[in-house]
Amino acid sequence: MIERRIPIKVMDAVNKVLTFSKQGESEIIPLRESYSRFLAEDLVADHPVPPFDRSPYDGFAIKAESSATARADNPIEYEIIDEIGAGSVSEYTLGEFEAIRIMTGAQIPTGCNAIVMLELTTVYERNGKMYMSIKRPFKSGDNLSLKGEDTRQGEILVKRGTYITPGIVALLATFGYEKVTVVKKPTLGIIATGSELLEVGEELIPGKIRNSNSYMIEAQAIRSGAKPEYIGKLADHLDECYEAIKRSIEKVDYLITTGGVSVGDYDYLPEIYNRLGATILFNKVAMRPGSVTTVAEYNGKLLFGLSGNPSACYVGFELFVRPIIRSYVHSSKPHLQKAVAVLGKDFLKPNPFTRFVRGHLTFTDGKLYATPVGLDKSNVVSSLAEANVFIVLPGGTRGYKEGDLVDILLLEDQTGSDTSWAESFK
Ligand SMILES: Nc1nc2c(c(=O)[nH]1)N[C@H]1C(S)=C(S)[C@@H](COP(=O)(O)OP(=O)(O)OC[C@H]3O[C@@H](n4cnc5c(N)ncnc54)[C@H](O)[C@@H]3O)O[C@H]1N2
Ligand code: MOO
Ligand SMILES: [Mg+2]
Repeated sequence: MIERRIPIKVMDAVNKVLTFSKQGESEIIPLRESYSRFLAEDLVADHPVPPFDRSPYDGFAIKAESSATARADNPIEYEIIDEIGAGSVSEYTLGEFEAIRIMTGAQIPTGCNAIVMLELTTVYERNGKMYMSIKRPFKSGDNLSLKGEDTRQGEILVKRGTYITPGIVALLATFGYEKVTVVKKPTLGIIATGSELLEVGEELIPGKIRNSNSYMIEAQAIRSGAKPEYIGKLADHLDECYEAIKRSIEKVDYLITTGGVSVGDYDYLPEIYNRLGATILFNKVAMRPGSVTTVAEYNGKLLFGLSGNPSACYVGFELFVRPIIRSYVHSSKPHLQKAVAVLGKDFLKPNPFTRFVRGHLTFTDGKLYATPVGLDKSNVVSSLAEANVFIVLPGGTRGYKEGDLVDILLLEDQTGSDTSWAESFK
């Protein structure tokens, strides 16, 4: 008899998976490799930035007080006593009516309290000495880039669990982090099941298709912050699949399979979970595509049984695998970022289940538009190429019209969100 599965709500399914969140250990890597990893320690400013008062312009360092009476008809003259570029420090102490020629980034000399831009000065020579004059007064503090104005010593600049952007790489370099403590990537084993599957390099023959899911999952794993390990593709053979899954789960942090989770004669995953004695968290979710997505727990590890249908597999990964990976790398924002967009095209199918329509996001006149792409069918692969958002259409609704406001989940966003988007789809 065919097993009857009870669908659970998407939010409940996401929450069930997240109850198994665990946090990975840290590792130390070279700064150059830190981009796109997650910080395992707070990034603290161990010195002020800039570390000394410096000139923000190419110009002259002066004592502002001496310029008080400078006017167009009363230029004030300064003797140029030294010249410094960035990286050099003047040994002189500025006196009244003395100036030091200084370049952007150079430490300001002792006695200086204002910088005059080169463009506002006239420079000349008299009796073998160099002078400059100015025709307007300056105040103490004019044009100074003060020590600590960028960051103060002891400040937490970036919290642990933050995704390392190019800007954070710059901060790490600023504070001398040749090595960076990041969270180890979780290993994600991937097995594709299906007797119809050919490898990518193989010629098509009747009844067979190329395995695309495992490659897609590898890329999704990388995007989410995990380290994919392709274990291989297996024919629909119960014992072989069982052995491979049992063996593989020991070697990875999470195991993903695609295919074989539905009710077909050769859909062996349900029987494999049973043989393993794994606890099924759910095996049917009130969503489309990906309703057959199954998640099971075995010896403290999660097995994600994603659908064989490419679109369903893709959705299953983003909704259930991505947040667990983000939690593992200590992200305080493990959830997909939700936004509201204008629907770019009619979507008239009524929705008994919450639907995750693959969409393409564009920005026109400052507004977000999300347009469904390709055929909205679970077994379609071509729509995935353009998809950069899911358009979330709640269950129990009629169709949607172009121009309606819809919720979207951003797939290319790396920051994430600290609140679960699923909370709004109770
Ligand atoms: N009687 C029923 N039939 C089906 C049901 C149902 O409730 N009752 N659910 C349908 C839904 S919804 C989905 S989704 C699929 C899920 O199927 P499986 O997860 O069991 O996956 P398979 O049967 O192995 O394959 C489905 C489909 O996907 C292709 N596939 C599989 N692996 C790959 C791969 N690595 N790369 C590319 N394509 C792959 C496979 O050839 C099949 O066409 O079940 C429905 N049926
Ligand atoms: O799980 Mo199936 O993908 O709902 O379409
Ligand atoms: Mg099947």
